[in-house]
Amino acid sequence: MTDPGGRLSLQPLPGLTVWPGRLDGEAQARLLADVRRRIEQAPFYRPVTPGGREMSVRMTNFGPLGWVTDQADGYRYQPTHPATGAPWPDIPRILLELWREHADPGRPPDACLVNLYRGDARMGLHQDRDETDLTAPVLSVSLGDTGVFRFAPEKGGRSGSIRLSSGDVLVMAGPARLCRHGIDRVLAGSSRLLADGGRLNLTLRRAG
Ligand SMILES: O=C(O)CCC(=O)C(=O)O
Ligand SMILES: [Fe+2]
Repeated sequence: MTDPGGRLSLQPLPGLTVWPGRLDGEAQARLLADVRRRIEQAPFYRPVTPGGREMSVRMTNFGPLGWVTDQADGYRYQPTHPATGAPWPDIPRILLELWREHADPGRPPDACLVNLYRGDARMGLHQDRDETDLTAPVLSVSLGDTGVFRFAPEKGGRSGSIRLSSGDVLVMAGPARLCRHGIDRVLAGSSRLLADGGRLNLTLRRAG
């Protein structure tokens, strides 16, 4: 499919749209520099599930609210970094522009979760449902090594998978807002964008 901007997109489920290569190499490098600057203030940490298990993905956040989890208080959004206590850095402008174009210009995001997948890190099938308004879309950008993204309809049915490469943008909206999804694995060495390898995923949401 092509969108009004003439851009190629794929729709593996109704409401689940991917724009392959939406960010070119130069835009990816600029976004990565924006991310690196913010990570100096808000370092990655290892989240712990409500069940007490360390997640394999490392996380940090940008924006007024950040998604966090620990054993004591479970999944939630909060305005400060759990290790440093500092407010999260702001959301890079290039991400806000992608949101305006591909998600919902009338309802800006207030949270950007940053996931870092290194080695065998993966993310099990889940729904994004910790947000107050579950009708606002979710938009994510992939940087670095390719991730194998698994998706399935909200209420059962067969799952499928697609590869998300560096620069790809994905939106879950409407009938796919609550689709089940996760990252089966990351293909090591598939990109040279991150000097130390691995995959970064930046997810914009309207949380509060
Ligand atoms: O890394 C990804 O592409 C998906 C991340 C995700 O689903 C999440 O953080 O909720
Ligand atoms: Fe998710």
